[in-house]
Amino acid sequence: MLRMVRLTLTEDVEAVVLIVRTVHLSQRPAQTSQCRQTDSDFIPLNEERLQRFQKALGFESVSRDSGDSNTDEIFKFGEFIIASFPHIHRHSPLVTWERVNNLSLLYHIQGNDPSLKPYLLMAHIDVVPVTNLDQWDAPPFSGEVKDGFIYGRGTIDDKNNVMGILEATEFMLSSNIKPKRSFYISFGHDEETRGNAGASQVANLLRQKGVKEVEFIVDEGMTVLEGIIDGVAGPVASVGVTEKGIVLLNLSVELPPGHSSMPPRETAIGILARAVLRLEENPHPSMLGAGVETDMFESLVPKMSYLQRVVISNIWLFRYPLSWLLSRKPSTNAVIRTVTAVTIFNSGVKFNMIPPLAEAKVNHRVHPSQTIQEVVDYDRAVINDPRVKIEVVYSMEPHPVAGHGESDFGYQVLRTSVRQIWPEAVVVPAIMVGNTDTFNFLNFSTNVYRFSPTHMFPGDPERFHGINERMSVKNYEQVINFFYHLIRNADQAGLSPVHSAHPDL
Ligand SMILES: CCCCCCCC/C=C\CCCCCCCC(=O)N[C@@H](Cc1c[nH]c2ccccc12)C(=O)O
Ligand SMILES: [Zn+2]
Ligand SMILES: [Zn+2]
Repeated sequence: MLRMVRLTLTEDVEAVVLIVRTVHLSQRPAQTSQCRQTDSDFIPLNEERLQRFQKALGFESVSRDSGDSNTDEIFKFGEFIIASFPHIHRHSPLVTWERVNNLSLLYHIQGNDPSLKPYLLMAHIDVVPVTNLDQWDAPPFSGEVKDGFIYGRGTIDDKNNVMGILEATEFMLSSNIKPKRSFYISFGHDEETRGNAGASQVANLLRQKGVKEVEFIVDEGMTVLEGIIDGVAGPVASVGVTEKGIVLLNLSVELPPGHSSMPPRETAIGILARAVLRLEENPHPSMLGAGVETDMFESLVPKMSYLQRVVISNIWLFRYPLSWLLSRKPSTNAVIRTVTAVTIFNSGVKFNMIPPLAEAKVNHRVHPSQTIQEVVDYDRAVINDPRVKIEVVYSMEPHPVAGHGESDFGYQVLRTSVRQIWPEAVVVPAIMVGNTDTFNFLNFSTNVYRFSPTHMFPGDPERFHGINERMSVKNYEQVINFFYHLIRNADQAGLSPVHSAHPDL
């Protein structure tokens, strides 16, 4: 089959690269052959690389809570990384690396053009705990391959990105390819518990080293979505150009205890349960039409039917029906509003005692068009009961919006790299619905992107922190090659969009 792929940092129609290849795709389904031109352009997922990923998945590098993690396993995973990538850790004079706070890792890869500002790639080596073990199709720390999928905690969050970045860098160094632009790699060890001992310490160390600014940052984030946005066919690479804020609330009701044989009309449990129900029944308003999600839907227009185009081009008119449609799925609902999750509910001392205290934790992810204060005020009004005390336990405002236009170099590097792996994909700016380690690095760059090259289909978003976390073997090969292309594409000088793609691509 003759395949032609045209790619550019500017517009598809003005493509710079023309790759003409004869490939029998039917015989080579597991390869990202679209982007392959010469041996140095493509990293095949051979047995050795696959086994390395499987071994990485074997470490139970679990973070449960701040200060409560499997530090032994996290350390051993670090040792495994150091032993497995010899060019990065021993042979190459271009690399300096160090452990940070014993468990995190920081790398600097020296480029040969000091006039180019370095960039930063991030990922994390810890994982969340496993639940519902009996419902997994393969053991969660086995890395077992079943029906073309690699199973395990960390396959999509976030050992895929850790190992993909390392494989790409190792390949580049072992092939004697020297980058022009320097880059840093940061692997935090406690992202799942907010990154205070890991990424935050890496950021401090970088500051101590005199690093003030990087060109752009890429961390885990939104993904390549297929069949997930209703009515949009084909892959959509959603790049988180901003990140939701977060506010954790403690709701509490205190009432005098007593004997259960003479109960008051209302108990602390009943009052708190009603408050929580009111929050669930009165979601925060849809912010559709106010921010990045509008840019996202407008960028999807090329993938839409005529009718959909009419709707998306007039979001101001169709805001309500569109919001209703998007609210039906948790994944799309998360993009258009501040969401509310009641995650902990505690009360009761003894079966025949009226409880003196009921407490609930509410976890809001705050839409970038709202502030923490607005969210708390809204909750107070909805609960409308002075007996329910509302305390802010932790909060972080939504992140600033990174540039996502034609002249935003980091975004265009990402866009080009995505299109080299998924030529049919549309790349759209999006809101990162979960939180990442990037808040520690916001002072280093305004160009912060949250993107994971994970190809997701309906049912896959639930695998994040869920049951049967997995990635197809083919997708893992795409992950490695995505990072490899990104590193090569970032070697184009300057910020102007008028650059040709890397000559080898
Ligand atoms: C129309 C578009 C549809 C969108 C569909 C979305 C599909 C799913 C794609 C991506 C989802 C990404 C969500 C995963 C979040 C990964 C990061 C994570 O798990 N973070 C944790 C822990 C955390 C990290 N930093 C902080 C800071 C403060 C609190 C918690 C954390 C988390 O978010 O809880
Ligand atoms: Zn993660
Ligand atoms: Zn996570």
